[in-house]
Amino acid sequence: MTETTATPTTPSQTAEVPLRVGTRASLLARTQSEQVAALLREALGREVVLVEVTTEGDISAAPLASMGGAGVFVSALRDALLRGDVDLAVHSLKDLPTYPQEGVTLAAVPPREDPRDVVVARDGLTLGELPAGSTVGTGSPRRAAQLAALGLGLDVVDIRGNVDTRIRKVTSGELDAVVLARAGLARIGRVDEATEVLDPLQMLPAPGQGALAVECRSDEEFLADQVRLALDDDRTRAAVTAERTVLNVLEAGCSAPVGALAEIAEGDHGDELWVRAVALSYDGAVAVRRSATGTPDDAVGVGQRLAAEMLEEGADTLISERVS
Ligand SMILES: NCc1[nH]cc(CCC(=O)O)c1CC(=O)O
Repeated sequence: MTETTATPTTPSQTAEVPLRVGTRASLLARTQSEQVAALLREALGREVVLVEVTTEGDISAAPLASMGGAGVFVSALRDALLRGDVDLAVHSLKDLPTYPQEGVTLAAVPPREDPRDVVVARDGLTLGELPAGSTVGTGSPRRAAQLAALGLGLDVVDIRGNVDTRIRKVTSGELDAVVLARAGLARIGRVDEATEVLDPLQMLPAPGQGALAVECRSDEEFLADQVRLALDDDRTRAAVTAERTVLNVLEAGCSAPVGALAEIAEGDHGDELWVRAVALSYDGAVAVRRSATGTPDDAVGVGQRLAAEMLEEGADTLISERVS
């Protein structure tokens, strides 16, 4: 085993008691948390249990924006962590606000799944094959704006609910299609139901999409080290750092019509980080699209330069002009 820099000082850090991993209760959340738990059992050789934490976002069917955005999914888990009810919390990284939370450390960002969005449409159709006027469900302003920008005459319908509920709207005939994260479908073993994987040229994913975040309390340095060594992936961390920096500099949240995707390619002089981002008006009529490159260890700098160019083109005005 790799050496760690701190020593165990609290009961949660010793192998005698099970490590408690806090998770939301949805199928997707439990599945991805269980995958993290399994890797930790293997790496740490200790018992790891899941603890379900119910969040306001799971109980209420109210629009997410009225509950303070998707951050509601995150804050209940963080509260459980800070109370000491759990030792770790697993989140979908794209649901995390870009500003840090006092007392909470991002211990690990595991290797990312395919970050792209997919379509689940009736009769195996792609977006381009759906006739004008077809209904496409999404609750995401980023997806809605990019769908509108395609100019296919699709009718975007605002929906909510977990992955299962959203797919059922297509199988029941209520909607012609929905757009979802490929990673979510893959994690619950239903990726075969996607009828099209959307090219990032047409649909840039949300910053952090397809990645997980494993958090612990900031004072648990030993545990943070162990978890980082067991799970963290440098390249994924660099990519999501660049993407989230764009969001941060644009002063946008996870419900803004902003997409960003960072990819790492091997160049002649080591790894290269390539970041693309888009900010759109809510109706998709206007878009600011830019890319930037740099090195993975300058992920923050690359994200900042990219966002600065987008601001010069008026990206902040576009995403602030929601009429509702
Ligand atoms: N907004 C909810 C959410 N948060 C994370 C995922 C999927 C998994 C991921 O992106 O890591 C989803 C569902 C979706 O967007 O289809």
